[in-house]
Amino acid sequence: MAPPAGSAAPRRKHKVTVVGSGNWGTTVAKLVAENTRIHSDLFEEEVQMWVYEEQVVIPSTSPHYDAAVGDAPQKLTHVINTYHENVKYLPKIALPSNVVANPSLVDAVRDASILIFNLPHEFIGNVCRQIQGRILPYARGISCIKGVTVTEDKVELICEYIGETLGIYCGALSGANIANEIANELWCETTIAYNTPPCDKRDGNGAPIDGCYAQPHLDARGQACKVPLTPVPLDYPPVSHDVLHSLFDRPYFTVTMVSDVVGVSLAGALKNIVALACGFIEGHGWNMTAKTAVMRRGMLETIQFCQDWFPETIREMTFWESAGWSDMIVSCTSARNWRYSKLAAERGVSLYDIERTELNGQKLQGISTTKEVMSFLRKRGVEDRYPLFKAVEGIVDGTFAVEDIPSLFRR
Ligand SMILES: NC(=O)c1ccc[n+]([C@@H]2O[C@H](COP(=O)([O-])OP(=O)(O)OC[C@H]3O[C@@H](n4cnc5c(N)ncnc54)[C@H](O)[C@@H]3O)[C@@H](O)[C@H]2O)c1
Ligand SMILES: O=P(O)(O)OC[C@H](O)CO
Repeated sequence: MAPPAGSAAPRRKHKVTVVGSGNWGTTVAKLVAENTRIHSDLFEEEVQMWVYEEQVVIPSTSPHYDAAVGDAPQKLTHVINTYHENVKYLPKIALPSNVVANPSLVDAVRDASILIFNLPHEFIGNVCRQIQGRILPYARGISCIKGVTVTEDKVELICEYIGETLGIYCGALSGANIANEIANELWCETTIAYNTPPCDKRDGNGAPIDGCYAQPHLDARGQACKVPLTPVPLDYPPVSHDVLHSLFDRPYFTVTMVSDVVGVSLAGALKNIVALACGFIEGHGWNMTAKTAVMRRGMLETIQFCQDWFPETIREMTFWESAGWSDMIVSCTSARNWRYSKLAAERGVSLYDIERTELNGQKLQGISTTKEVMSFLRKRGVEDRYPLFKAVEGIVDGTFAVEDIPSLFRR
């Protein structure tokens, strides 16, 4: 295949769309929209945000309450575009006016050259099916989703699943990131894993690098991708580590770019299982010493999982990035999976009940990730090599007691 024709000097700008508008989706739309304004040489200013449409009622205590509308339900997209606030999933945070909420998924992704996927992982299959063949063939993706997809024969990273389903390359963003803190511009770090496809590599003049173009891109397992990627046209700025850094890095959100998509994705997904364990432990009345033991065991099982199923590409140094130990610590001490599993243990009710009654539509990713990972391990008869993950599944299902966790590790 010949390299793409065209001038090496970029003329077009990237159109950025955020697919998803929950607590984290809206926060990422905010920070990215701040950057598209600053880097107007690289990006179109407007950022589309796909919103799973629903009706919301603005309470009379809200500054957005309109007496003429009263308690009548209104479309969430209308509320976001009118008041520049996602009153349901990110209340009390002003969004830049260049974030545009769009209830049509197909319309929101049309002509976007950078797609940011940010919604609970259980919905990604349906979303990808709807936009298959309806995006730019050379679009590039970043998945901010923490979870995995499990099919009959394999466990798949979300970014891998997105890439294969849509025929594009997709990297991953993950870190010790509590959406509400970042939305309030409290400083934190994150990790973006992006393995620039050979066909997108350019030299200092913006021209394709000799030979690179013809090389196949290697997937997360280190194997050549089955479907060749369509290169990003040369009249766009390259989708490089530098350009992605410009899109996501903020004074309150420090981005480190790496290439290990497996480590970043799996650390982000599996820590949610460990966070549930820590919540159950604390709700049971144990404290930091028990929790740090569980974090350590959980990290060992996470690294073992990566080595067992993605041995070709995993890099242990990734676990020292924000996506690794930092996310493990924050998730086990202050995030939702920890907070609500603690509440479930304190109240003696199931986690499903807590998700339904306390979360106002938000999702605990740890529940589905535990189920999916355990079904994958059980199918291969290796679930006993992952005693902590197995115990969490048992506690969620009510078949295992928190006080029996130490017995798992007795020799
Ligand atoms: N919230 C955080 O602090 C945080 C931080 C880092 C990463 N993450 C990860 O980001 C991802 C997104 O989480 P979030 O916190 O933004 O979500 P959330 O739990 O706040 O919101 C749920 C979202 O799902 C949408 N939804 C409900 N039903 C749907 C359907 N059938 N199809 C499509 N969408 C539907 C809702 O409209 C809402 O936008 C998750 O993988 C999470 O682990 C979250
Ligand atoms: O609130 P949680 O449990 O979904 O976790 C949020 C982030 O993943 C923490 O880094």
